[in-house]
Amino acid sequence: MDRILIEALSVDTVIGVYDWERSIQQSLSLDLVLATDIRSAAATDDLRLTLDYAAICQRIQQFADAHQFALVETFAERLAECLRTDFPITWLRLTVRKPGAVANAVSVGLEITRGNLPEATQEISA
Ligand SMILES: Nc1nc2c(c(=O)[nH]1)N=C([C@H](O)[C@@H](O)CO)CN2
Repeated sequence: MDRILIEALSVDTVIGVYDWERSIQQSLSLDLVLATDIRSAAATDDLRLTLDYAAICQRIQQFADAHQFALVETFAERLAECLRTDFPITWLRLTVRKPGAVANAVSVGLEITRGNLPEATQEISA
């Protein structure tokens, strides 16, 4: 299965468990791997037949503007649901980093995978 990549997308949002975090915007850095078959788009040179990474990035910032979660876990889970609802994504890996959140770490965060890959590609998904 082919994969569309989005690397180090910076999005601003209200996120955090502490009181001081509830009244400021902070930046999250997102990496996404989106499984799709690009062959029909490549054969026809037609954007409508693939995942439009620009539209996906725009949707992610809209999502970040519309929510104020405490945990990066909630942000990641709900964003994955949102993208899989709005775009024909059968499988995705989403990494969410919160730069500067912990002293002496460049960033902290998490990685989730959601959805199913076709059987032939499952063993190389890690
Ligand atoms: N597993 C998590 N641990 C922590 C989170 C989180 O979202 N998931 N958040 C915080 C605070 O908001 C922190 O980022 C502020 O520096 C602490 N731990």
